[in-house]
Amino acid sequence: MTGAGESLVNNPGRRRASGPGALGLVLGHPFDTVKVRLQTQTTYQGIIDCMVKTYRHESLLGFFKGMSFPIVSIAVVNSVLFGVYSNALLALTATSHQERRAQPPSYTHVFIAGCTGGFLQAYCLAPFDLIKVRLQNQTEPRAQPGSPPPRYRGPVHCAASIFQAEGPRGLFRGAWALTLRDTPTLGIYFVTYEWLCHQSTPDGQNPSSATVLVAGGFAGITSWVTATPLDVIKSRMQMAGLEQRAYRGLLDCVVSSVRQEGLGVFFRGLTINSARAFPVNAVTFLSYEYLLHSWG
Ligand SMILES: CN(C)C(=N)NCCC[C@H](N)C(=O)O
Repeated sequence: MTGAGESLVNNPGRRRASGPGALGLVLGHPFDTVKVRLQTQTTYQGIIDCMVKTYRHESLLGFFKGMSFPIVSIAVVNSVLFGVYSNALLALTATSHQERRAQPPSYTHVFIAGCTGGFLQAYCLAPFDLIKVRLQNQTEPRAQPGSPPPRYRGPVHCAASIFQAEGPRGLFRGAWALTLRDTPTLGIYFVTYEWLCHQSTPDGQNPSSATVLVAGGFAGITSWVTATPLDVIKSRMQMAGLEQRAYRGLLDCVVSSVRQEGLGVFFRGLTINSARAFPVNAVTFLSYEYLLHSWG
């Protein structure tokens, strides 16, 4: 691993960083499962209650439900996000990544490029995210003789069942809320990251690995804090039509959630998601910077 104070570009031998993104995802998935359950089910009293009940009924494996599609799709989704962001920034500023340290882009350009990346990645992410949320919400223990089987037998069966029942549009359930969640918050994500790197790096130099990790982690937290209200709505819309009530649209979901549970509903899962967001996004940005430098 690069020494904490070393600059990323000074370490040509350490440029393979595809693994950490997936590792971060695996380590962060149990937290994500608890977050999704807190947002969509009203049976839990809080984080600890959700963890204890999940462990008791489903064992440790319960926390890892729905993880396979995110693992398969993370490379594509992150490539779209970071690829569109980099290219949008290139188009807006006409400076390459190397030139950008000497001539930093304005935060308005960073924000617009981030929003563009967020908007386009939302459509790639939507079907994978829907299947993840549906599987994470299956609280049945692993198949035991005599016990009723869960509705979905796995990610492929889940995708096929939704496709059969609702056609291709069914796979995009909640996509509108996801787009509204990701477009502005990914602008915030990249602005926070660039701002924090700029604050702790001398002009014209590349940020150290430690700076990238800390800035990436805080960018993750800041963006998720702002994304949480629409994240709750998105998850509820993705679950609508199953055990939960069906909503007439996004606004109906907002209004009925607030009526039944108060304004606090918009902050469900915030604490556990922030704890997850720091390490996951720290390694995501470290991988991104390594890739940029290795491609030169
Ligand atoms: C607020 N949002 C939507 C984001 N910051 N998204 C980008 C980071 C995604 C990362 N895999 C994660 O799960 O945190």
